Amino acid sequence: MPVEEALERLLAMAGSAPILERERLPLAATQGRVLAEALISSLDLPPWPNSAMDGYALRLEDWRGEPLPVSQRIFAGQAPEPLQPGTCARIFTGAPVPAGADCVEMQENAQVQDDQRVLFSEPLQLGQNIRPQGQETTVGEQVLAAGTRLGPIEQGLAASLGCAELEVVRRVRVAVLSTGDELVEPGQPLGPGQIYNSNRVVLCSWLQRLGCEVLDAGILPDDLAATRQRLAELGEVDLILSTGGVSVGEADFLGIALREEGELALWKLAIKPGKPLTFGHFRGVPVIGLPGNPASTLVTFALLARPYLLRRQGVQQVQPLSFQVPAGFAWPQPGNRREYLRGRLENGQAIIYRNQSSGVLRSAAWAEGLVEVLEGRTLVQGDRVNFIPLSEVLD
Ligand SMILES: Nc1nc2c(c(=O)[nH]1)N[C@H]1C(S)=C(S)[C@@H](COP(=O)(O)OP(=O)(O)OC[C@H]3O[C@@H](n4cnc5c(N)ncnc54)[C@H](O)[C@@H]3O)O[C@H]1N2
Ligand code: MOO
Ligand SMILES: [Mg+2]
Repeated sequence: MPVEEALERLLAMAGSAPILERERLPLAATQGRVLAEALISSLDLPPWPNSAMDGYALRLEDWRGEPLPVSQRIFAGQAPEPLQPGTCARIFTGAPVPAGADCVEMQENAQVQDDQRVLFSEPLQLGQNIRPQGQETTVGEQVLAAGTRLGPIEQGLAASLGCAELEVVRRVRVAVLSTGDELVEPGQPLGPGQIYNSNRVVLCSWLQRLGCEVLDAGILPDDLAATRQRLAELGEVDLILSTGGVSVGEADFLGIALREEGELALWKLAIKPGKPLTFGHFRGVPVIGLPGNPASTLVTFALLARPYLLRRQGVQQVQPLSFQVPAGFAWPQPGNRREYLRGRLENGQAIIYRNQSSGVLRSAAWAEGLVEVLEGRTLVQGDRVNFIPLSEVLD
């Protein structure tokens, strides 16, 4: 199955799942969460015209080349009197422009005379240095759509509108399972044939960054009965996310368990690394089985599981941004799977890590992004390739 089709199916699966409940959270706790309802402005922003400069507010008509007396001083946080005709007001950045004034001149272009009257040296224009009421937003306007993911900028916008709390989609509950008899947790001694479990922490950290509630279900032995039992025991979760045990080996049981007690929607994807990516349902609970090789886990999580989780929360734009760059390497052998090479940008060209084995996680630690090589493609140096920055998929 081509990558696009698998993604479409996963997104359809996410879109047809029951809508997640919403919860109301203090603004500061909404980082990485998704808005459950549109954010509508209850204010004009700014609420009143204010000065963009430290200087003098005046009515343009009153300026005839004769110095003007200063009738009031207005600081940010004060409520000014209407401007007396024939005068100017001393004003500071962010202070409300008094009624009757229609321009502000910055103090660098003003001379205060001995009698404290002010002379302006440059031509003045109507509205200059005034930030009009409602220039950013007006009452009733939609500022953020439902389904927007909240980060520092969106939180700041909500704060500027006075929102102390926001209505967000509840966290997606994800059970993380690491399958493999060879796995040992870091901190334990390593026996013969054993390796440390790295996928567990990769997924748990990543899911947390994505705003998910993580149920770490530990290591699952390579055994069909144990697999069935553990999947059945996971309780109320929105997604079971596992690594390993999805290929064709005699110790790969996840696909079998799904076939027997649910439904297997995909198995064998035209992606490298990540071919045995599996998804389906186990007794009605969605399951995404990522391949166990650490770079395969990473690539399939970034490109398929992450979009699924975002769409599950109602996010429309789930695809990472990417851009075209010239390849700084050659690719003489066309592949029958779409490859995602761990690469970097150097002098405006994409270069790739020396070892692209799907078992080498270090390739991704070295990399700044994934370099996409389409199936059936060969490349000569200088051909354009798509580059997906890792920063686009890590949050
Ligand atoms: N005859 C075939 N063999 C394999 C095929 C195939 O098409 N025909 N596909 C290969 C590809 S491609 C991949 S990818 C792997 C995926 O296999 P599984 O998802 O079943 O994963 P495992 O066999 O359980 O493990 C693969 C590899 O990754 C290591 N691993 C697993 N979990 C972890 C973990 N949590 N932390 C660190 N490393 C982990 C595991 O020890 C294996 O080395 O199948 C190929 N085989
Ligand atoms: O898809 Mo596998 O990750 O190529 O080794
Ligand atoms: Mg296997």
